[in-house]
Amino acid sequence: MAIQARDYWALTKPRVVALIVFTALVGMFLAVPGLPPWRETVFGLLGIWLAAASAAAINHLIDQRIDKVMARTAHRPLATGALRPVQVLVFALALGALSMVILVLLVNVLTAALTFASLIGYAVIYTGWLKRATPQNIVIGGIAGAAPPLLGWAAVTNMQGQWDWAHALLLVLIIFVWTPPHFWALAIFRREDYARALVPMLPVTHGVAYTRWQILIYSVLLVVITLLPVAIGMSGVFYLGGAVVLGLVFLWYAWRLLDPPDEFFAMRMFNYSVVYLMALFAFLLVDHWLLPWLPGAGAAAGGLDFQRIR
Ligand code: HEM
Ligand SMILES: CC(C)=CCC/C(C)=C/CC/C(C)=C/COP(=O)(O)OP(=O)(O)O
Repeated sequence: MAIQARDYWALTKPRVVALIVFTALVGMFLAVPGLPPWRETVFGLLGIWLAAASAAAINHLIDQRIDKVMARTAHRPLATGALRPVQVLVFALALGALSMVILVLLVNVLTAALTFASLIGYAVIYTGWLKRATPQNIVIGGIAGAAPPLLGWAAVTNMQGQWDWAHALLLVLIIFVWTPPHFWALAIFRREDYARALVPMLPVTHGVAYTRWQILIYSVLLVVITLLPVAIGMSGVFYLGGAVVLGLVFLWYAWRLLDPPDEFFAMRMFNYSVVYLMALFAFLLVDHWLLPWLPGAGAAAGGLDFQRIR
C-alpha cells in the first residue's frame, strides 16, 4: 500500500511541479499590490498543482514505451509494471477533474480555461505529438510549462487590470526562453537514451555541437529578457542585482559548455538551470515586497501599499 502511494506520488513529477507551482505563486503576488486574496491564492495554487500533476501522470501513460527504453526513466511505475495503465488513467482523470472543479467553483472560469489549455498543451500536444515529431518539440511545448505565472495572475485578477497581459506574459516569456537551455543541457548528456528510444531531440537530430550553440543563443536571450521587468518598472534594483548575477553564471555555463571540462558538465548546467529559475523567481517575489521601501519607489511601481499595512 505504502509502495503504491509512493508510485502514485512519483507519477506527479513532484519536484518539477513544485517549481511550476512556485512560479504561479510569484505570478499571484506580482499581480496585485499587497497580499493577493487568500481564497483565489490557496485554491488557485491547489487547482494549478492538481492540473500539472494530472498532466505529468498522462505524460507517464503516453510515454510508457519511451520510458521503458531510456535508462533515466526505466524505473518509473508504469515502465516497471508497479502500476497498471488503467490505474494511471483513473488517477490522472481524477486529479484533472478535481482541478477543474476547484478552479471553476472557487477561483474563476478564465483560470480554469487557461489551466486546462496548459494541461492539454503538455500532456497531449507536447507528449503525444511534438515530442515524437520535431526537434523543436520542447521549444513549442515549453509554452505549457511556462504558463503558470499567467495562470496565477489570472487567478487573483481575472485579468481585469490594464497591464495584466503584458506583465504576466513577460514572466511567461522568461520561462519559455529558459526551457531550451534547461532541457537541451540534459538532452546532451542523455542523447544516447533519446536516440535508442527514437525521440528526435536536438542533440540526436542536429548533433551536440549545434545544440551547444543553440543553448548559448537562448541563454543570451534569456539574460536580456530577464532585464525587461526592470525596464518596464515592474521590478526594482534588488531583482536587477539578482538577475544580473544569476544571469552571468548562466552565461558562463553556456559559454563553457562549448568546450566543456568534462562529460558531466552539461548535467551541471542542467542542475544550475533549476536553481537559476527558482532563485530568479524568488528575487522577483522579494523585490516586489522591498520595492515600496526603496528611495523614490511607491505603490505605483506595483509594490506593497504602505498605507494598507499601517
Ligand atoms: C517542455 C518543457 C520542459 C522539458 C522538456 C523539461 C524536461 C525536463 C527533464 C527531462 C527533466 C529530468 C527529469 C527527471 O530526470 O526525472 C527535468 C527536470 C526538472 N525540470 Fe524540467 N522540463 C521542462 C520544463 C520545466 C518547467 C516549466 C519547470 C518549472 C518551472 C521545470 C522544472 C524542472 C525541475 C525542478 C527539474 C528537476 C527535477 C528533479 O530534480 O527531480 N521544467 N525537466
Ligand atoms: C497545467 C500545467 C501548468 C501543466 C504543466 C505541465 C508540466 C508538468 C510541465 C513540465 C514539463 C516537463 C517535466 C517536461 C518533461 O517532459 P518529458 O516527457 O520530455 O520528460 P520525461 O522524459 O522526464 O518524462
